[in-house]
Amino acid sequence: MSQARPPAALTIAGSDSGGAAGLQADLRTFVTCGVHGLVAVTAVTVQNTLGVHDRTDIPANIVAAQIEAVADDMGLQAAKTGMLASAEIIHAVARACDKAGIGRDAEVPFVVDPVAASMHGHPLFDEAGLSALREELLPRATVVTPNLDEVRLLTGIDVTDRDRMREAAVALRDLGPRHVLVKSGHLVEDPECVDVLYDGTTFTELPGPRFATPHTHGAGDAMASALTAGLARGMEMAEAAKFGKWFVSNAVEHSYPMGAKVGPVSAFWRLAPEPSP
Ligand SMILES: Nc1ncnc2c1ncn2[C@@H]1O[C@H](COP(=O)(O)OP(=O)(O)OP(=O)(O)O)[C@@H](O)[C@H]1O
Ligand SMILES: Cc1ncc(COP(=O)(O)O)c(N)n1
Repeated sequence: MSQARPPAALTIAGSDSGGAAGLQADLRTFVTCGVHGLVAVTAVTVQNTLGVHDRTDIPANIVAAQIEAVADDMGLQAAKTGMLASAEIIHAVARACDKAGIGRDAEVPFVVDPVAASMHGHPLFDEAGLSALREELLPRATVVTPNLDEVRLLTGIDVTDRDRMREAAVALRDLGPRHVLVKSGHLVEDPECVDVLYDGTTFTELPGPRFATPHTHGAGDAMASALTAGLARGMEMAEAAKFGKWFVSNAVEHSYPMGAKVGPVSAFWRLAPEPSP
């Protein structure tokens, strides 16, 4: 017996062989949030809890073709980016998204997670990629979701407290996105973990506890993909951002050790009890 069609969301992202971040985190988050996941793979990384050891990028025309193929045939209600690997891939993604009706002022909302480096500090694109991100993707974004390192790269602002987060959100919005969500994970001196959403008029705080765990690999992807799932399900931006924060807070609380260094955040907390045969 066939079921009703679930909402669908597209991730345009790289593969993490460790399964903590990248498209693996996005697909896991989508399914646990009731959304069918579509994928345009941008790169394959050789990655574990120690870092990114090697990678190969997918040809830009194949990245664009994946976006067009799923948009044409299957339809989607939201899209997000993760690792985009190079300026050439960013140009191709921008063009493909325009064709597919994905973007700031288009039918399908576009969540741009400006992933610049892995949490181990390994760059996931270069200087040309940063300019392309700033010039081509931020003006197309319904929301951009930087961490504090990405805020510094994009605006030059060194965020040291919550007031500076608001200042950074204003500077980022001047680069063109409709909404800005500044993530607070790196503000380690703050006893809470309060992300900030800005729509050009109003700042909305997304409060949450700061959990004392070293295992936060994939937290950024989990936040942005839960927000994307919320949008795909028809939520307004502030509601989707709160949903994303709630999802990632639980994911960090239930994170687990695996490998020699930083373990993954969890999506297991959201799965139903094991089904009986
Ligand atoms: N220790 C923590 N406790 C609770 N929430 C956290 C913690 N660390 C990060 N978060 C939340 O996780 C999300 C990601 O935040 P962060 O600023 O670390 O982004 P990121 O650097 O892109 O993530 P990562 O590199 O870990 O994948 C945010 O919503 C943030 O509030
Ligand atoms: C393929 C891929 N995409 C994104 C990240 C960023 O995630 P994190 O900041 O948790 O390392 C990553 N490490 N690998």
